[in-house]
Amino acid sequence: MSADRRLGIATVCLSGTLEDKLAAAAAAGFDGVELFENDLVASPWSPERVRGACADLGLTIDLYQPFRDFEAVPPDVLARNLRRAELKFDVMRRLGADTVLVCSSVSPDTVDDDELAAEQLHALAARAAEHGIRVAYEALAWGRFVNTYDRSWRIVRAADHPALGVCLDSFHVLSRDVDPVAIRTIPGEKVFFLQLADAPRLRMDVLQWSRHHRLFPGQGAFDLRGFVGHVLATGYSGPLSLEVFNDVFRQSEPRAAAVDAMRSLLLLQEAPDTALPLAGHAFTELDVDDVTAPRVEAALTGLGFAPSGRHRTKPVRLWRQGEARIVLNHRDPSGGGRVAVSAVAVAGADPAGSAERAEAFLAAPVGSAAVAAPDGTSVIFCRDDLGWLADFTAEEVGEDSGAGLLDTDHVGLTEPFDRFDQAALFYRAVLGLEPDDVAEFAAPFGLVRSRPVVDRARHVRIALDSALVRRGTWGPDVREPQHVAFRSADALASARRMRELGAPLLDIPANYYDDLDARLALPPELLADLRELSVLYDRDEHGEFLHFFTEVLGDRVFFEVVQRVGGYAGYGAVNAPVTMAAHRGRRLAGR
Ligand SMILES: O=C(O)c1ccc(O)c(O)c1
Ligand SMILES: [Mg+2]
Repeated sequence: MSADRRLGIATVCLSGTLEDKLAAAAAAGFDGVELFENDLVASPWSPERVRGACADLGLTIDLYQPFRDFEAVPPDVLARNLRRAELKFDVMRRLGADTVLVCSSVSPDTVDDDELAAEQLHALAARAAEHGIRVAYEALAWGRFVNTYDRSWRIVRAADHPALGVCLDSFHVLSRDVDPVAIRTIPGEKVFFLQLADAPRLRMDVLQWSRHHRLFPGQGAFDLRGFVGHVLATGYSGPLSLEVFNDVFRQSEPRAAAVDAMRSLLLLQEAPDTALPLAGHAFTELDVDDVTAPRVEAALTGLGFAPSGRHRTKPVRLWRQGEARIVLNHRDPSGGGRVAVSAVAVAGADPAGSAERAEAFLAAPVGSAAVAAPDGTSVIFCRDDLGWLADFTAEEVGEDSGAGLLDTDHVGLTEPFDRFDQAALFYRAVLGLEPDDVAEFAAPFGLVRSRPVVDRARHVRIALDSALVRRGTWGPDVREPQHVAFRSADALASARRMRELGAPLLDIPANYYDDLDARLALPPELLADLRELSVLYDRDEHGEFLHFFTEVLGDRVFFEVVQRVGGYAGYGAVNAPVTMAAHRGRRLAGR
């Protein structure tokens, strides 16, 4: 894809007044906007003033939209519709906009007659042409009769007017079971506009799906890359423009949302698999304070970690077991009982290159080779040769306590509910991680959605969780939990040893094991061991998963130990409600 292609965004994607939306679009580097009519109607600015503001911001108005319910109607309705169109053409002249979007009709006045639709759209295009305006006809997926792109194209072809073309919207095409490959048969000069939106796969009414659940490309389940490939193969040379109706984005701070939007288009234009390979988790950094540090250190000791170095310039200590590393940062000694994951450090062959890529994807730099994730966590890029250890003075490490941890399996982060989709896109763009399937489960304090992101080699995994709706505040004493999961080759042996070492492990209720027995009929000895050691279990078609947890340290962080047997690729989401309930009232360092 060409890097100099114009990028646009529909004002409907962003929150605020028209003024807020235009400022946010410009600040994020967009070249143009689709002006959504409602935004203009509600604006105190005249069309001339909007035109001037856009020009000042370096934005063009690439599309005026939408014009609805025009075609295939009786003569008296047509006359009214043409009058309506003339008045809009005048507004467009004042705006300096030269393309109008006409959605396929949903009106009860419309009849099922493509010939009539073509004839009336021809008439509309002829009027538009007199004003130097082009008409882009878009098949809404819920259009009364015209609801597929191929049908809209047949009508446009039959209408045969140079000022009439199609608007292709990825949502309307990909939400329907019509093969998008025939887009390639449309001549590029007849594709007047391209609107892009992703969406999760949902089984629901398509209008509701479109109006509430669209996402920026890369956040959902659609093959946007393939879709854009088809459209560009026609020779289409107009902008890539986002049109995302989304309940959350509608109320999100528009400047941050516009940056996410831009990131999605940058990622879409990038060739696949260009992220630099990652070797694994280098370390995870936790912020601790005077209250929590002793408790976290005691927990790490119980898990078999040993202190192995102090940072030469910062109040930071490194704890290690095998290739599993935790860095405790005492930056705020009087934190008030706080523990939080402050940084996820990944190892790779070219940290500077990774940081450069992250910044190209609009991630805010933090220091030299680190960027800030949307939730404020730092992502640090380290060399995989452990050269960064030179920043630490070595501490005498005692004998290995035999708890069996190998390395870090994943880091679990809970995102604020209105930042969840952005977080997945961030890690996708910045680290080249790919989202796994979404899991949803009913946790004690609300529905939780879980979407891990992982690199192709499965060296770096980040498990993103979020409440499905704004998190309730009545009960939970574990807020927005975060965890670090370490890998063991033998979870039962690790659990046994860690109990001897005094690790603050989480007890799992007997009911869980009764149910496990009923569901999976595990060998009795295995079930007895799991029960005795409070180890949870899951399996899928690839393998098995054994895992157990510490209690919560501070008000949100806990540790997990996992054993993956065979190719088990998940995170034991089925067990999450049980652990979440067990964590209730089980904090070690209360506030
Ligand atoms: O939901 C709608 O009405 C609507 C309007 C304009 C569009 O381009 C679209 O895709 C949907
Ligand atoms: Mg559209």
